[in-house]
Amino acid sequence: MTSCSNSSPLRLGIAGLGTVGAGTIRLLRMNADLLSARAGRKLEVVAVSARDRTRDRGIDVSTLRWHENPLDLVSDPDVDVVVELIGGSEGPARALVEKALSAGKPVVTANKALLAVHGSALAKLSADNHAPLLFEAAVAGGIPAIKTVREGLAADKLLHVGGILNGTCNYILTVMRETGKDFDLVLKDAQDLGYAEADPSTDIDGIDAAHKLTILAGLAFGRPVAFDSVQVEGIRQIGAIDFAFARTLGYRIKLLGLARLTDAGLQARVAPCLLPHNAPIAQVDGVFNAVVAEGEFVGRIMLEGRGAGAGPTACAVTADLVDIARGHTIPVWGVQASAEPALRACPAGTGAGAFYLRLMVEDRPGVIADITAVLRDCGVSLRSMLQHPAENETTPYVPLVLVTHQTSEAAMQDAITKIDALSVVTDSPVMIRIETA
Ligand SMILES: NC(=O)c1ccc[n+]([C@@H]2O[C@H](COP(=O)([O-])OP(=O)(O)OC[C@H]3O[C@@H](n4cnc5c(N)ncnc54)[C@H](O)[C@@H]3O)[C@@H](O)[C@H]2O)c1
Ligand SMILES: N[C@@H](CCO)C(=O)O
Ligand code: NA
Repeated sequence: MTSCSNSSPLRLGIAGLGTVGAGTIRLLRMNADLLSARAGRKLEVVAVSARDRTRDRGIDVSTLRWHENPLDLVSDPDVDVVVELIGGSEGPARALVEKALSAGKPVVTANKALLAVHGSALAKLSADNHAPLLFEAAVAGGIPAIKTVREGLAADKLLHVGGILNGTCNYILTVMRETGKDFDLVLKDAQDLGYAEADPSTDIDGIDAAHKLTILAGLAFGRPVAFDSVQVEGIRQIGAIDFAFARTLGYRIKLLGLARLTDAGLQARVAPCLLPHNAPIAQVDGVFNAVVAEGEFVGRIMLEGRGAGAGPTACAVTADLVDIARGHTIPVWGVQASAEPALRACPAGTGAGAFYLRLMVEDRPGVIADITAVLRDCGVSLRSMLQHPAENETTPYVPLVLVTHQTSEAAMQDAITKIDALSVVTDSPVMIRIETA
């Protein structure tokens, strides 16, 4: 390793001193020597901004210049690079990134919501002002997902990209499978352990994973993807009973984000999926994330690691800073900015697949005939059917699971609407896609 102690330091202004901001300052301090050697110059935090100056973050920030308003980091002449670690697609985070790029200052951010919703406009600002915008921490935290897709796979035409992109959901689904507990109980445990937020909807309704998928798809296909066109389903509807059936059928349940470029256009969806229990991605458990991609030449790849937490996320933020210090930066989507509008994913109902459908039905003669008549009329072919016996004679309803052959999504949606309307079916049907991984 060579050290370039004569080069001037790269001076950083950090906005947001929460989990990621404080973690980044700690990492920059603990690894200062190796970072100088790798980057060829010192990485030096000179200024910070956060909401509460007095809060104990376990790091000393008293020697750093404090800006009450994060936007002042841009006009601070001692700040070479703005590091945005506030979060949120609007408000101060967006204003700060826009102001910094407009002023020609490089930006590093961990903000997936901002990139997913405004990535197209920010990429243009970055290109117009020759101001690099780096965001490795925004997708799958410490897993080098962005670098892998945008640089490592730059030679190949990618067919699909995605993975397990939300650690909170993966934790909840893993504990449900291992303990047989229901969703609400496991969510409460996850909140008590600090994995899930007090308002966990961004995670458990699939929105956080959809932000990350939107970014990954943009990198994989070289063009921004419209976030509002991505189909999103969360995990609230999955019950303990689905894990019992999945086990019997040889599957595991994972929340997957997958984007595929097909002849019909871009398919991009976050949804719970059944995966063969021995598939590599089905083995990724707990808070871990996995990023998968498939290219024409490279075949399939999978990376597994920690998608959140101070250490892994700080690692990704700091790797971007090393790239800036080295002068190694590339356009946001890996291609020179073009005037093409964002790519929109195909609407729901345009794809095909095999499906698991779990119903709660009355336990009496003719019920199966009613349901299979709907499937026949909708042109949906069954591969298998499972019914668990009622727990006792006083239980009027029993769970029934139908597994289909490959069928069009539109036919499946039609069948579900009609099955839901049958008087013998109680509760809304739960449909889970079957992926081969
Ligand atoms: N926590 C993780 O593991 C993780 C992983 C990957 C990406 N991210 C992303 O990193 C970013 C930061 O996440 P976090 O978990 O550190 O959040 P956090 O809530 O712990 O910290 C946010 C920080 O921003 C500051 N802040 C809020 N409003 C501000 C304002 N108006 N002016 C200045 N400072 C303000 C707060 O004071 C706090 O210091 C988010 O975009 C998040 O999505 C987080
Ligand atoms: N809330 C996210 C971590 C930040 O990306 C998750 O549970 O994976
Ligand atoms: Na990453």
